[in-house]
Amino acid sequence: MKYVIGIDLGTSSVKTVLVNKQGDIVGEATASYPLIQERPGYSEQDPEEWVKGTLTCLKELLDGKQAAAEDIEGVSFSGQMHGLVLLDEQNKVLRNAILWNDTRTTKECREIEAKLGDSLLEITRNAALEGFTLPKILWVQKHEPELFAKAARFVLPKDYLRYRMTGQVAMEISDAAGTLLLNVPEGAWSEEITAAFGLPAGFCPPLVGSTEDTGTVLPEFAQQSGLSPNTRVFGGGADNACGAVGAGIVRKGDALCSIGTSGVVLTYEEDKSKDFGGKVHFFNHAHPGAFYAMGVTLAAGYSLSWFKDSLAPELGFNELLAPVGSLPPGADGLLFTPYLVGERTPHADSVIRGSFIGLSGTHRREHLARAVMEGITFSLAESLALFREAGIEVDRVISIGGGAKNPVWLQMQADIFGIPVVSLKNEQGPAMGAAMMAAVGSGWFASLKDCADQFIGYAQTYEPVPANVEAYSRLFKLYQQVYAATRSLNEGLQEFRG
Ligand SMILES: Nc1ncnc2c1ncn2[C@@H]1O[C@H](COP(=O)(O)OP(=O)(O)O)[C@@H](O)[C@H]1O
Ligand SMILES: O=C(CO)[C@@H](O)[C@H](O)COP(=O)(O)O
Repeated sequence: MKYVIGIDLGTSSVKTVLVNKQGDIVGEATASYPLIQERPGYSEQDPEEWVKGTLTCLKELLDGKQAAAEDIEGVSFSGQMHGLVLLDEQNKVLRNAILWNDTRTTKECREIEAKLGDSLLEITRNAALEGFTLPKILWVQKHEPELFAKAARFVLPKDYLRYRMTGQVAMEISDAAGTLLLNVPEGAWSEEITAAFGLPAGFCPPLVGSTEDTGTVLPEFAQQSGLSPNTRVFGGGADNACGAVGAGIVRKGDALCSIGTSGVVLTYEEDKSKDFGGKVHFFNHAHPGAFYAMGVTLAAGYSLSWFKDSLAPELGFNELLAPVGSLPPGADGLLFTPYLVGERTPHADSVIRGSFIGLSGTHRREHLARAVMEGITFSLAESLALFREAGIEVDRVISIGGGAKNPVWLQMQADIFGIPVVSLKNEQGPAMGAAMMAAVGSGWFASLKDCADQFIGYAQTYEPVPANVEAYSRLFKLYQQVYAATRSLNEGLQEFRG
């Protein structure tokens, strides 16, 4: 039997899966690593921790005896996006990686907008956000000039891991899309942008595709991990591209709704001229020549966890949510906005905070819980509305993440989105997408589409209920007014925040 390994390099941990030719997960291992938060808004990690965590997982997978090292044909990656890893001429790491959730770069974002003007959206198809890589590069250029003078190139987290495994420096394209240095429609580095910010020649490494062969495992890494030096290593993808592949979002008409700590709605897109005016992210997909548009709700599952931890820490999610299904849409006149940590889509706003609107003495904990679930789903529906406004037709939504564990929430998604919502049989998230890239790279399938047909199984379809769709369309209009109505109140409250 032959196998592939998918490695998902996340923000809090690395997860590895061992997958056979039928798409069954036969082994799994995870290892966590810390965030370094020296000042408010800072979020860094030591890249060496990623390597150590991955070695721990690989050793555990290979010690499990499900597979011999020689039977592992390929390895590939999913990675947390946008994180800046600066390398010197000898490819030594110059400082801790600055991660996607580090928000120190507001000034640099404004500088990028001022310097590039309309070209920013034309070339990168994305707005300048603190999380993206170019603002982080400019921050180091400005605040750590001596260190920056030693920087020969940069890579992203999973590309650094691949470098350590193979000795070859490269950047994979779906991840490069989140740097603000890539001409996204053309799939090539933008010379206009690198020149505008005085970045040295060769600062942006060669680009590779998701299923592209990037070499074999270095003998030293093979010895440390238990992998065979003959195993081939493939490009991999950004975590959201891998999440989409792992949920089978490889065809027009399908959208993904992922409710984890944050929430994501994304659609598969082949038309590179689709214009979202920077309101949603537009990135290159792992499938060659394809793209995806993506909206992000920062506090999706986090809003429900916050609610549970604050008001019912003794209950599990299933117990807390059990009475929610018998309440009507709108939780008897209660709305919630999930802006607990600010928002990204459709309001890129770090000042806004959440609210309950319409609280009355008759509301009980289950009303609040239902309102929280509905508010999270309305926020995700705002991203879907932006896709529809841009002319994208979405036929169905594949739902994944913690939010897909609850049937009431899945039905609510169908009723709020107004289209069928489908859950997956054996959901494994981005690690599975990474394994699929290794499977295609190893020649098991001709394309990610063919691999998805074999590896992905659907569990249940939730059809929208017309009466609920009608009620939710009226509630959604009210929900959409809450942002503007509470914006200046939140500005006033800012000075009182702890
Ligand atoms: N049984 C459940 N029912 C409904 N929601 C759940 C359940 N379990 C977890 N969740 C939600 O999913 C979130 C975690 O999802 P998960 O995909 O594990 O997140 P992440 O990988 O981003 O940490 C929680 O914050 C919670 O809101
Ligand atoms: O910033 C983005 C996408 O734009 C995030 O999706 C990061 O890529 C986070 O990854 P996790 O480790 O939280 O999955």
